[in-house]
Amino acid sequence: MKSINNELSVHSGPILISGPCSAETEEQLITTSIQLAETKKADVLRAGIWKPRTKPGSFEGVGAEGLKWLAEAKKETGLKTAVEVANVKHVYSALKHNVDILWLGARTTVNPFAVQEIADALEGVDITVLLKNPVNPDIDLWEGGIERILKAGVKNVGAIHRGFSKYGESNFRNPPQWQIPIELKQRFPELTLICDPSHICGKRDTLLEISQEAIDLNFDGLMIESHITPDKAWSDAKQQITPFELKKLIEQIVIRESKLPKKGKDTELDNLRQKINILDSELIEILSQRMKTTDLIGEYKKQNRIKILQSNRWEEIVEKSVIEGQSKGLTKDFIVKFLSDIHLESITRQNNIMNSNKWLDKILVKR
Ligand SMILES: C=C(O[C@@H]1C=C(C(=O)O)C=C[C@H]1O)C(=O)O
Repeated sequence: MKSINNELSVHSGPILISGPCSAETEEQLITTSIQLAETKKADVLRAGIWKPRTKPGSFEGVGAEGLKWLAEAKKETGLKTAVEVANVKHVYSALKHNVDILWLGARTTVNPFAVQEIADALEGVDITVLLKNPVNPDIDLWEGGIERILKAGVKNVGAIHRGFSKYGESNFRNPPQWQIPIELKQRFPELTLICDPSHICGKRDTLLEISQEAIDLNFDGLMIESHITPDKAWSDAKQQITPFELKKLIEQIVIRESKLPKKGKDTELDNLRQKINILDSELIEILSQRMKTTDLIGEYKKQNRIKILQSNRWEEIVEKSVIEGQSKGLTKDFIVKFLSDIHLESITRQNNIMNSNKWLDKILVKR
Protein backbone atom coordinates (compact mmCIF):
# COMPACT_ATOMS: atom_id res chain seq x y z
CA MET A 1 0.00 0.00 0.00
CA LYS A 2 1.28 3.45 -0.91
CA SER A 3 -0.10 6.95 -0.72
CA ILE A 4 -1.82 7.95 -3.97
CA ASN A 5 -1.98 11.66 -3.16
CA ASN A 6 0.30 12.44 -6.09
CA GLU A 7 -1.85 10.40 -8.47
CA LEU A 8 -4.96 12.36 -7.53
CA SER A 9 -3.69 15.83 -6.78
CA VAL A 10 -3.01 18.55 -9.34
CA HIS A 11 -3.54 21.75 -7.34
CA SER A 12 -2.17 22.55 -3.91
CA GLY A 13 -4.48 22.08 -0.93
CA PRO A 14 -6.71 19.07 -0.26
CA ILE A 15 -7.39 16.65 -3.13
CA LEU A 16 -10.75 17.63 -4.62
CA ILE A 17 -12.90 15.19 -6.57
CA SER A 18 -16.08 16.80 -7.84
CA GLY A 19 -18.79 16.59 -10.44
CA PRO A 20 -22.44 15.70 -10.71
CA CYS A 21 -24.09 12.93 -8.75
CA SER A 22 -25.24 11.64 -12.16
CA ALA A 23 -24.15 12.41 -15.69
CA GLU A 24 -27.45 13.53 -17.23
CA THR A 25 -26.68 14.99 -20.65
CA GLU A 26 -23.49 15.66 -22.56
CA GLU A 27 -23.99 19.38 -22.19
CA GLN A 28 -24.59 19.21 -18.42
CA LEU A 29 -21.43 17.15 -17.88
CA ILE A 30 -19.16 19.17 -20.16
CA THR A 31 -20.36 22.52 -18.78
CA THR A 32 -19.93 21.29 -15.18
CA SER A 33 -16.41 20.09 -15.98
CA ILE A 34 -15.44 23.41 -17.60
CA GLN A 35 -16.73 25.35 -14.59
CA LEU A 36 -14.93 22.95 -12.23
CA ALA A 37 -11.66 23.35 -14.11
CA GLU A 38 -12.07 27.13 -13.83
CA THR A 39 -12.19 26.90 -10.01
CA LYS A 40 -8.53 25.74 -10.11
CA LYS A 41 -9.40 23.69 -7.02
CA ALA A 42 -10.84 20.51 -8.54
CA ASP A 43 -8.37 17.75 -9.35
CA VAL A 44 -10.69 15.02 -10.60
CA LEU A 45 -14.07 15.02 -12.38
CA ARG A 46 -16.54 12.50 -10.97
CA ALA A 47 -19.87 11.43 -12.45
CA GLY A 48 -22.30 8.63 -11.69
CA ILE A 49 -23.05 6.66 -14.85
CA TRP A 50 -24.77 3.65 -13.24
CA LYS A 51 -26.74 4.65 -10.14
CA PRO A 52 -27.61 2.12 -7.44
CA ARG A 53 -30.94 3.50 -6.19
CA THR A 54 -32.75 2.53 -3.01
CA LYS A 55 -36.03 1.95 -4.83
CA PRO A 56 -36.79 1.04 -8.43
CA GLY A 57 -38.38 3.64 -10.66
CA SER A 58 -36.00 6.52 -9.99
CA PHE A 59 -33.31 7.61 -12.47
CA GLU A 60 -30.75 4.80 -12.69
CA GLY A 61 -28.08 6.54 -14.73
CA VAL A 62 -27.42 7.09 -18.44
CA GLY A 63 -25.19 4.01 -18.70
CA ALA A 64 -22.13 3.53 -20.92
CA GLU A 65 -23.16 6.43 -23.19
CA GLY A 66 -22.06 8.79 -20.37
CA LEU A 67 -18.51 7.42 -20.54
CA LYS A 68 -18.07 9.08 -23.95
CA TRP A 69 -19.12 12.41 -22.42
CA LEU A 70 -16.62 11.90 -19.60
CA ALA A 71 -13.84 11.24 -22.14
CA GLU A 72 -14.89 14.42 -23.97
CA ALA A 73 -14.87 16.42 -20.70
CA LYS A 74 -11.36 15.15 -19.99
CA LYS A 75 -10.20 16.22 -23.47
CA GLU A 76 -11.78 19.62 -22.96
CA THR A 77 -10.49 20.35 -19.43
CA GLY A 78 -7.55 18.02 -18.69
CA LEU A 79 -9.30 16.84 -15.53
CA LYS A 80 -8.83 13.19 -14.61
CA THR A 81 -12.08 11.24 -14.56
CA ALA A 82 -13.71 8.95 -12.00
CA VAL A 83 -16.80 6.73 -12.08
CA GLU A 84 -18.49 4.28 -9.74
CA VAL A 85 -18.38 0.63 -10.78
CA ALA A 86 -20.53 -2.03 -9.20
CA ASN A 87 -19.92 -5.06 -11.41
CA VAL A 88 -17.54 -6.52 -13.97
CA LYS A 89 -19.50 -5.11 -16.93
CA HIS A 90 -19.07 -1.60 -15.51
CA VAL A 91 -15.34 -2.20 -15.03
CA TYR A 92 -14.78 -3.32 -18.63
CA SER A 93 -16.82 -0.40 -20.02
CA ALA A 94 -14.95 2.12 -17.87
CA LEU A 95 -11.56 0.68 -18.86
CA LYS A 96 -12.54 0.71 -22.54
CA HIS A 97 -13.26 4.45 -22.27
CA ASN A 98 -10.00 5.22 -20.41
CA VAL A 99 -11.52 6.33 -17.12
CA ASP A 100 -8.64 7.17 -14.74
CA ILE A 101 -10.18 6.32 -11.39
CA LEU A 102 -12.80 3.76 -10.41
CA TRP A 103 -14.63 3.83 -7.12
CA LEU A 104 -16.66 1.16 -5.38
CA GLY A 105 -19.80 2.45 -3.68
CA ALA A 106 -20.88 1.60 -0.14
CA ARG A 107 -23.41 -0.88 -1.48
CA THR A 108 -20.66 -2.72 -3.33
CA THR A 109 -17.94 -2.69 -0.65
CA VAL A 110 -20.47 -4.34 1.66
CA ASN A 111 -20.52 -7.44 -0.58
CA PRO A 112 -17.28 -9.47 -0.70
CA PHE A 113 -18.52 -11.46 -3.74
CA ALA A 114 -18.98 -8.27 -5.75
CA VAL A 115 -15.63 -6.82 -4.61
CA GLN A 116 -13.82 -10.06 -5.49
CA GLU A 117 -15.34 -10.16 -8.98
CA ILE A 118 -14.27 -6.56 -9.56
CA ALA A 119 -10.80 -7.35 -8.18
CA ASP A 120 -10.48 -10.33 -10.57
CA ALA A 121 -11.47 -8.10 -13.50
CA LEU A 122 -8.76 -5.62 -12.48
CA GLU A 123 -5.97 -8.22 -12.23
CA GLY A 124 -2.80 -6.58 -13.52
CA VAL A 125 -4.56 -3.34 -14.62
CA ASP A 126 -2.75 -0.08 -13.92
CA ILE A 127 -5.56 2.08 -12.52
CA THR A 128 -6.54 3.94 -9.34
CA VAL A 129 -9.32 2.41 -7.23
CA LEU A 130 -11.11 4.06 -4.31
CA LEU A 131 -13.34 2.11 -1.94
CA LYS A 132 -16.15 3.83 -0.08
CA ASN A 133 -16.86 2.43 3.36
CA PRO A 134 -19.51 -0.32 3.49
CA VAL A 135 -23.02 0.89 4.42
CA ASN A 136 -22.68 -0.60 7.91
CA PRO A 137 -19.85 0.35 10.29
CA ASP A 138 -17.79 -2.80 9.75
CA ILE A 139 -14.13 -1.84 9.54
CA ASP A 140 -13.01 -5.40 8.73
CA LEU A 141 -15.27 -5.47 5.68
CA TRP A 142 -13.77 -2.17 4.49
CA GLU A 143 -10.24 -3.42 5.14
CA GLY A 144 -11.07 -6.74 3.43
CA GLY A 145 -12.30 -4.92 0.32
CA ILE A 146 -9.06 -2.92 0.13
CA GLU A 147 -7.04 -6.12 0.54
CA ARG A 148 -8.95 -7.86 -2.28
CA ILE A 149 -8.16 -5.00 -4.68
CA LEU A 150 -4.51 -4.83 -3.56
CA LYS A 151 -4.15 -8.60 -3.99
CA ALA A 152 -5.26 -8.25 -7.61
CA GLY A 153 -2.08 -6.24 -8.13
CA VAL A 154 -3.72 -2.79 -8.23
CA LYS A 155 -1.16 -0.49 -6.66
CA ASN A 156 -3.10 2.75 -6.39
CA VAL A 157 -5.78 2.13 -3.80
CA GLY A 158 -7.48 4.68 -1.52
CA ALA A 159 -10.56 4.90 0.72
CA ILE A 160 -13.56 7.21 0.96
CA HIS A 161 -15.57 7.83 4.13
CA ARG A 162 -19.20 8.49 3.13
CA GLY A 163 -20.78 7.89 6.54
CA PHE A 164 -22.88 4.93 7.67
CA SER A 165 -26.55 4.04 7.32
CA LYS A 166 -28.72 5.12 10.18
CA TYR A 167 -32.04 4.10 11.65
CA GLY A 168 -34.16 6.92 13.05
CA GLU A 169 -33.59 10.64 13.20
CA SER A 170 -30.25 12.32 12.52
CA ASN A 171 -29.15 15.62 11.10
CA PHE A 172 -27.11 13.62 8.58
CA ARG A 173 -28.10 11.37 5.69
CA ASN A 174 -25.29 8.95 6.62
CA PRO A 175 -23.78 10.01 9.95
CA PRO A 176 -19.98 9.96 10.02
CA GLN A 177 -18.21 7.62 12.42
CA TRP A 178 -14.78 9.17 12.37
CA GLN A 179 -13.18 6.55 14.61
CA ILE A 180 -13.57 3.99 11.79
CA PRO A 181 -11.54 5.76 9.04
CA ILE A 182 -9.07 6.82 11.75
CA GLU A 183 -8.58 3.18 12.71
CA LEU A 184 -8.38 2.16 9.05
CA LYS A 185 -5.52 4.63 8.64
CA GLN A 186 -3.78 3.01 11.61
CA ARG A 187 -4.09 -0.33 9.82
CA PHE A 188 -2.76 1.16 6.53
CA PRO A 189 -0.56 4.13 7.52
CA GLU A 190 0.07 5.09 3.88
CA LEU A 191 -3.62 5.01 2.92
CA THR A 192 -4.95 8.04 1.05
CA LEU A 193 -8.19 8.96 2.78
CA ILE A 194 -10.95 10.99 1.13
CA CYS A 195 -14.12 12.27 2.83
CA ASP A 196 -17.44 12.47 0.98
CA PRO A 197 -19.40 15.24 2.75
CA SER A 198 -22.19 15.11 0.13
CA HIS A 199 -23.35 11.63 1.17
CA ILE A 200 -22.68 12.23 4.85
CA CYS A 201 -24.75 15.44 4.92
CA GLY A 202 -27.42 14.77 2.29
CA LYS A 203 -27.99 18.54 2.16
CA ARG A 204 -25.96 21.65 1.51
CA ASP A 205 -25.91 23.56 4.77
CA THR A 206 -23.56 21.22 6.65
CA LEU A 207 -21.10 20.51 3.80
CA LEU A 208 -18.55 23.05 5.03
CA GLU A 209 -18.74 21.89 8.64
CA ILE A 210 -18.07 18.24 7.66
CA SER A 211 -15.37 19.19 5.13
CA GLN A 212 -13.55 21.23 7.79
CA GLU A 213 -13.82 18.42 10.32
CA ALA A 214 -12.42 15.90 7.81
CA ILE A 215 -9.44 18.13 6.98
CA ASP A 216 -8.79 18.68 10.70
CA LEU A 217 -8.82 14.89 11.10
CA ASN A 218 -6.04 14.63 8.53
CA PHE A 219 -8.07 13.42 5.56
CA ASP A 220 -6.16 13.93 2.30
CA GLY A 221 -9.09 15.17 0.29
CA LEU A 222 -12.78 15.62 -0.37
CA MET A 223 -15.31 14.24 -2.84
CA ILE A 224 -18.10 16.80 -3.17
CA GLU A 225 -20.90 16.64 -5.72
CA SER A 226 -21.42 19.63 -7.99
CA HIS A 227 -23.92 20.46 -10.72
CA ILE A 228 -24.52 23.48 -12.96
CA THR A 229 -28.15 23.69 -11.81
CA PRO A 230 -28.31 21.65 -8.59
CA ASP A 231 -32.01 22.20 -7.92
CA LYS A 232 -32.81 20.61 -11.28
CA ALA A 233 -30.52 17.59 -10.77
CA TRP A 234 -32.01 14.22 -11.70
CA SER A 235 -30.64 12.60 -8.53
CA ASP A 236 -29.63 13.85 -5.06
CA ALA A 237 -30.63 17.46 -5.86
CA LYS A 238 -30.57 18.56 -2.22
CA GLN A 239 -26.90 17.82 -1.63
CA GLN A 240 -25.33 19.26 -4.80
CA ILE A 241 -23.82 22.73 -5.19
CA THR A 242 -22.61 24.72 -8.17
CA PRO A 243 -18.89 24.70 -9.07
CA PHE A 244 -18.80 28.36 -8.02
CA GLU A 245 -20.25 27.52 -4.57
CA LEU A 246 -17.76 24.68 -4.34
CA LYS A 247 -14.89 27.10 -4.93
CA LYS A 248 -16.21 29.36 -2.15
CA LEU A 249 -16.58 26.39 0.18
CA ILE A 250 -13.02 25.20 -0.41
CA GLU A 251 -11.70 28.73 0.15
CA GLN A 252 -13.38 28.82 3.55
CA ILE A 253 -11.69 25.65 4.82
CA VAL A 254 -8.95 26.48 7.30
CA ILE A 255 -5.84 24.37 6.72
CA ARG A 256 -4.07 23.84 10.01
CA GLU A 257 -0.61 22.47 10.78
CA SER A 258 -0.60 18.70 11.08
CA LYS A 259 2.32 18.53 13.48
CA LEU A 260 2.36 19.85 17.05
CA PRO A 261 5.53 21.39 18.46
CA LYS A 262 7.88 18.78 19.99
CA LYS A 263 7.83 18.12 23.74
CA GLY A 264 9.70 20.88 25.55
CA LYS A 265 9.13 23.44 22.76
CA ASP A 266 5.88 24.88 24.07
CA THR A 267 5.30 24.94 27.82
CA GLU A 268 1.62 25.86 27.54
CA LEU A 269 0.88 22.70 25.50
CA ASP A 270 3.15 20.55 27.68
CA ASN A 271 1.34 21.74 30.81
CA LEU A 272 -2.09 21.03 29.35
CA ARG A 273 -0.99 17.54 28.28
CA GLN A 274 0.46 16.89 31.73
CA LYS A 275 -2.92 17.84 33.18
CA ILE A 276 -4.65 15.39 30.78
CA ASN A 277 -2.26 12.62 31.91
CA ILE A 278 -3.18 13.22 35.56
CA LEU A 279 -6.93 13.36 34.78
CA ASP A 280 -6.72 10.12 32.75
CA SER A 281 -5.03 8.37 35.68
CA GLU A 282 -7.78 9.59 37.99
CA LEU A 283 -10.44 8.40 35.53
CA ILE A 284 -8.85 4.92 35.42
CA GLU A 285 -8.67 4.78 39.22
CA ILE A 286 -12.34 5.79 39.53
CA LEU A 287 -13.44 3.28 36.87
CA SER A 288 -11.52 0.53 38.66
CA GLN A 289 -13.19 1.41 41.98
CA ARG A 290 -16.60 1.47 40.31
CA MET A 291 -16.07 -1.98 38.78
CA LYS A 292 -14.91 -3.40 42.14
CA THR A 293 -18.14 -2.04 43.69
CA THR A 294 -20.36 -3.56 40.99
CA ASP A 295 -18.46 -6.86 41.55
CA LEU A 296 -19.54 -6.73 45.20
CA ILE A 297 -23.13 -6.13 44.09
CA GLY A 298 -22.67 -9.16 41.79
CA GLU A 299 -21.63 -11.31 44.81
CA TYR A 300 -24.66 -10.03 46.72
CA LYS A 301 -26.99 -10.88 43.80
CA LYS A 302 -25.48 -14.37 43.53
CA GLN A 303 -26.09 -15.10 47.22
CA ASN A 304 -29.60 -13.64 47.18
CA ARG A 305 -30.65 -15.08 43.78
CA ILE A 306 -31.32 -11.67 42.21
CA LYS A 307 -31.15 -11.04 38.46
CA ILE A 308 -28.24 -9.05 37.05
CA LEU A 309 -30.08 -6.46 34.98
CA GLN A 310 -31.88 -3.85 37.05
CA SER A 311 -33.38 -1.55 34.43
CA ASN A 312 -35.06 0.88 36.83
CA ARG A 313 -31.84 1.43 38.74
CA TRP A 314 -29.96 1.90 35.48
CA GLU A 315 -32.48 4.41 34.09
CA GLU A 316 -32.21 6.35 37.35
CA ILE A 317 -28.41 6.50 37.00
CA VAL A 318 -28.54 7.65 33.36
CA GLU A 319 -31.18 10.30 34.05
CA LYS A 320 -29.30 11.74 37.02
CA SER A 321 -25.95 11.68 35.19
CA VAL A 322 -27.33 13.35 32.06
CA ILE A 323 -28.65 16.27 34.12
CA GLU A 324 -25.42 16.52 36.12
CA GLY A 325 -23.24 16.13 33.02
CA GLN A 326 -25.13 18.73 30.99
CA SER A 327 -24.77 21.23 33.83
CA LYS A 328 -21.01 20.67 33.50
CA GLY A 329 -20.85 21.17 29.74
CA LEU A 330 -21.03 17.54 28.58
CA THR A 331 -23.46 16.50 25.83
CA LYS A 332 -26.29 14.05 26.47
CA ASP A 333 -25.05 11.91 23.59
CA PHE A 334 -21.61 11.53 25.11
CA ILE A 335 -22.87 10.74 28.62
CA VAL A 336 -25.32 8.11 27.35
CA LYS A 337 -22.65 6.44 25.16
CA PHE A 338 -20.01 6.51 27.88
CA LEU A 339 -22.37 5.18 30.56
CA SER A 340 -23.71 2.42 28.35
CA ASP A 341 -20.16 1.09 27.87
CA ILE A 342 -19.71 1.14 31.63
CA HIS A 343 -23.03 -0.63 32.14
CA LEU A 344 -22.14 -3.32 29.61
CA GLU A 345 -18.82 -3.94 31.35
CA SER A 346 -20.36 -4.19 34.81
CA ILE A 347 -23.03 -6.59 33.52
CA THR A 348 -20.33 -8.76 31.91
CA ARG A 349 -18.36 -8.84 35.15
CA GLN A 350 -21.43 -9.69 37.23
CA ASN A 351 -22.26 -12.45 34.74
CA ASN A 352 -18.77 -13.89 35.21
CA ILE A 353 -19.18 -13.79 38.97
CA MET A 354 -22.63 -15.39 38.95
CA ASN A 355 -22.42 -17.87 36.10
CA SER A 356 -18.82 -18.87 35.48
CA ASN A 357 -17.78 -22.54 35.33
CA LYS A 358 -21.27 -23.70 36.06
CA TRP A 359 -22.24 -25.99 33.27
CA LEU A 360 -18.74 -26.86 32.12
CA ASP A 361 -17.80 -28.40 35.49
CA LYS A 362 -21.10 -30.14 36.01
CA ILE A 363 -21.96 -31.35 32.54
CA LEU A 364 -18.68 -32.31 30.93
CA VAL A 365 -17.52 -35.80 31.78
CA LYS A 366 -14.10 -35.64 33.42
CA ARG A 367 -11.46 -37.23 31.19
C1 LIG B 1 -24.52 -2.65 39.71
C2 LIG B 1 -25.73 -3.15 39.46
O1 LIG B 1 -25.99 -4.03 38.39
C3 LIG B 1 -26.25 -3.58 37.06
C4 LIG B 1 -25.26 -2.56 36.73
C5 LIG B 1 -25.48 -1.26 37.08
C6 LIG B 1 -24.34 -0.28 37.12
O2 LIG B 1 -23.29 -0.53 36.53
O3 LIG B 1 -24.49 0.77 37.78
C7 LIG B 1 -26.77 -0.87 37.41
C8 LIG B 1 -27.82 -1.73 37.35
C9 LIG B 1 -27.70 -3.12 36.96
O4 LIG B 1 -28.23 -3.28 35.66
C10 LIG B 1 -26.89 -2.86 40.34
O5 LIG B 1 -27.86 -3.62 40.29
O6 LIG B 1 -26.81 -1.86 41.07
